[in-house]
Amino acid sequence: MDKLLIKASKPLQGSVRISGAKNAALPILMSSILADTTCYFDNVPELRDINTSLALLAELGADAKRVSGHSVEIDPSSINNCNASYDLVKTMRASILVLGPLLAKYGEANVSLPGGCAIGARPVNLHLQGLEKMGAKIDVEAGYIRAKVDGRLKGANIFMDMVSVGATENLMMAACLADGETVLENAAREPEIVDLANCLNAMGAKVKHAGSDKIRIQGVERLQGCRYAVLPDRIETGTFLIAAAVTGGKIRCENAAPETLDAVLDKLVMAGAVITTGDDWIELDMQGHPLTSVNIKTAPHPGFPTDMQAQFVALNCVAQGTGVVTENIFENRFMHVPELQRMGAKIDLETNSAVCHGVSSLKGAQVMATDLRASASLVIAGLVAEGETIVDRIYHLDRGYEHIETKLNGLGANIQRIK
Ligand SMILES: CC(=O)N[C@H]1[C@@H](OP(=O)(O)OP(=O)(O)OC[C@H]2O[C@@H](n3ccc(=O)[nH]c3=O)[C@H](O)[C@@H]2O)O[C@H](CO)[C@@H](O)[C@@H]1O
Ligand SMILES: C=C(OP(=O)(O)O)C(=O)O
Repeated sequence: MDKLLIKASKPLQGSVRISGAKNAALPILMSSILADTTCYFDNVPELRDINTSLALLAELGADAKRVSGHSVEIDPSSINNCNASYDLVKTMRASILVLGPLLAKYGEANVSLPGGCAIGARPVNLHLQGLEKMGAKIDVEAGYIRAKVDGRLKGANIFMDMVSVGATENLMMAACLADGETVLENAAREPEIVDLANCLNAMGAKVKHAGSDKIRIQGVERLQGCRYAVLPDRIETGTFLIAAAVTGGKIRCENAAPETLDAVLDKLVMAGAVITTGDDWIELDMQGHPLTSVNIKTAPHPGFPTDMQAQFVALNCVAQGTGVVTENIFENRFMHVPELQRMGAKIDLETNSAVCHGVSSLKGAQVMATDLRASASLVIAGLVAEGETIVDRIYHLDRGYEHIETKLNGLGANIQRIK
């Protein structure tokens, strides 16, 4: 199993190209199921989750392939199977996003339940209740969601009693081919939802007000393939900015989307960074500025993203003062804390808050990656720890960060992938 060997880094310097967003690319790939003809997607990151999605679409019968580095071509016209098997679904929760499109286009879907995972139980009740409201009959048996509808799904008014990114995406995709209008209330407002809506509209869908908490979708009979480029990854961007901040460096993220990162950039400024932005770039300068702890409370967009929580815990570990990080989205998303403690971090866990007391230095250690963003926080800590840090189980990182060690080394880090 691959590991990362990280040596203490000098201040990061230079520029790094941000990849397409994993969390936008995944639903966008799944949306191709709805189209009659070939979809061409650009700025698709090279990630394990993207390969899993292509394998899943191929299992359904689509002709799904990467045609060059960041471009993917999916011809859905050969789909002849509506079963998403446990073997693929268990490796990637976003597989649940085939449910809405398969049901809307083919009238049936059998999708393995994704199960619990490291960061929390992550139930799918909102996805199922919304589809039932649109006329689907759903049974959950033997670990599979078995969904059917006679004819087309029917447009419906759906109020989701929690804000869910995945449920909003699944229901928005299903509603595109439903008969009549669907209104999604208390919808998630993440930039990735807007990106998916833009892609669906490029296929001929009629989705309005994505990015607000009330999305209106007028169903159409057919959708066609399109060409669409995925939004830049705001979480990858934020992760690199923090890596530069903790090393006291100065970096520029190119091909970024600053407008998607307001909450994160505000916290970086509070931590002492000088941030400058342009249309598609963000520069962070931490040279000569002391790093100060920040308080964080995660919340649905436009609040502070849970996917940046672990990285800010790492920042607080080496900042001046005490910062309290409160996780409000997932019930078990502090698995990085014991690993950071092994590196000398002073953190007290109090229910859903991590109280981080900054220390002047961390010590390199052998640590275990437990989930995607927890892994990123260990890499950040490794950059500033004395000596060597070995991060084990980095398959989590490869799920969501494209060539992370190559990109960080391009900024002056010293990271090796070892067996
Ligand atoms: C591929 C992708 O885009 N993943 C992102 C997506 O995950 P995902 O879409 O799975 O996360 P959700 O927004 O659905 O989850 C938010 C909260 O709602 C709960 N919930 C969700 C659905 C449901 O039917 N019932 C229910 O109770 C979840 O357990 C969680 O506590 O949004 C999360 C929250 O921003 C991010 O951390 C993930 O990176
Ligand atoms: C939790 C994440 O992803 P997923 O929903 O794919 O598990 C993440 O991107 O941080």
